[in-house]
Amino acid sequence: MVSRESVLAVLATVPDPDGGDLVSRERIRSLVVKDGRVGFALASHDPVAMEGARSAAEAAIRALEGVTDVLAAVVDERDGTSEPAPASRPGLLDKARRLVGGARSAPTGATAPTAPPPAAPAARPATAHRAAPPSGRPAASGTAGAGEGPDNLAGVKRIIAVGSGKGGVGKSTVSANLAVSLAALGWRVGLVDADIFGPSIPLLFGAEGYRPKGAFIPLEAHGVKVMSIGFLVDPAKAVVWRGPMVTGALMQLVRDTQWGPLDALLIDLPPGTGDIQLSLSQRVALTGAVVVTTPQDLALIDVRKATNMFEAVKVPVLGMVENMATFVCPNCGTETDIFGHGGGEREAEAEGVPFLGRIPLTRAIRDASDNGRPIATDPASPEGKAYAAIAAELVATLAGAQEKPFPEIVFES
Ligand SMILES: Nc1ncnc2c1ncn2[C@@H]1O[C@H](COP(=O)(O)OP(=O)(O)OP(=O)(O)O)[C@@H](O)[C@H]1O
Repeated sequence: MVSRESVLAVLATVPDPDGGDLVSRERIRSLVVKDGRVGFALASHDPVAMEGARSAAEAAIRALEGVTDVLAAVVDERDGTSEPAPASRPGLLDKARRLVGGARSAPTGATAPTAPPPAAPAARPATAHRAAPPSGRPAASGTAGAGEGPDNLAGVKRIIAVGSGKGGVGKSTVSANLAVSLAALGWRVGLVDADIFGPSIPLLFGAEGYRPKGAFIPLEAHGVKVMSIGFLVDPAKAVVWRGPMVTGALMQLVRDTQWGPLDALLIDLPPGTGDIQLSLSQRVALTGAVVVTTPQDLALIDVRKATNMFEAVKVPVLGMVENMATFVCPNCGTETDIFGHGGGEREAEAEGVPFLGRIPLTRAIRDASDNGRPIATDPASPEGKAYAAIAAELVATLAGAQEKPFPEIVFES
């Protein structure tokens, strides 16, 4: 059985770039040890210099008996928004005790789940332990209700990240259609395309040439307010940016866009579980995350990393969406399970997160996406109905989560 102490003991043998070791330098944040899985973040004012220590720490923990999975990431503390300075920070064990003992901060007001508007489906109890209101993690900066958040996020009720462990699973397509379907339920919805290296939201909304004038004014299309890094930066130039620069740009995109009042702001994260995803998840007060996967084993291994990452930073996973579940032949209508069957649902069950639904692999989805009109704009189509069902499930999960007390985090000792 892996314990927190054994993990900390190993981390105390990993050299810190500034001398000493990672524990004595108080680098460790959000350490979670559960069922052989270990997740933690390393705080640094120089994330690039920290990379070597991060991979050494991961390798050292992976070698520990009983460890089945490990995820370490570096969080950028240069702007001083993530945590207090080391000198004023209480010891790690005290922090862990505070987390376990339930001394959790209230969810940040404007992003906490609240009852859905009348048009939304009725609430049902949240089924999964992770689908609960956010708490217990440091108040993220730059978000409404966090004390220092910008005014233009003050009216945003929920911020939901859409992530995937692996690229190409259809995360952006799901984000776009989910946003359109939530808007069709009567919600005021915003969508941020945070995929700096491959922004696809402009294409999905038929807005590739859109350039906001002066202030960050979002594009409005299909009932959704859309802002993409692709409206502001040439992806060919952004590709050479270092991680902290990317995170800074994305934070600006979220904070400075003139959203106005929203019931939900969706953030289409870059694929994967690296530093950018982790930093964003920590620095934006997320209500929760939706994780997209395809049913094949390769994607399912990576989706586990995504749920672990969100768990490590105490962002509740609101649910999993299985994309490209079955292929429907446009000629004969025959259904084929190209990527296997039911993998997403089984994984959701194994991970203890709600399964929000599955989307088939169809030509209509691809064509609609390429034509700048997400298929969810046609709610009578089979695909539109599938997205609408997922949106309804998400709203119900959010409403149910509001009623459920936050679960205890049990650290093994
Ligand atoms: N259910 C689906 N049926 C048919 N085509 C789909 C479906 N979902 C996504 N696609 C297509 O697959 C391609 C990749 O989708 P998308 O860009 O949404 O993936 P992603 O996970 O966001 O990718 P990236 O990792 O590059 O950000 C696109 O051409 C999209 O139209």
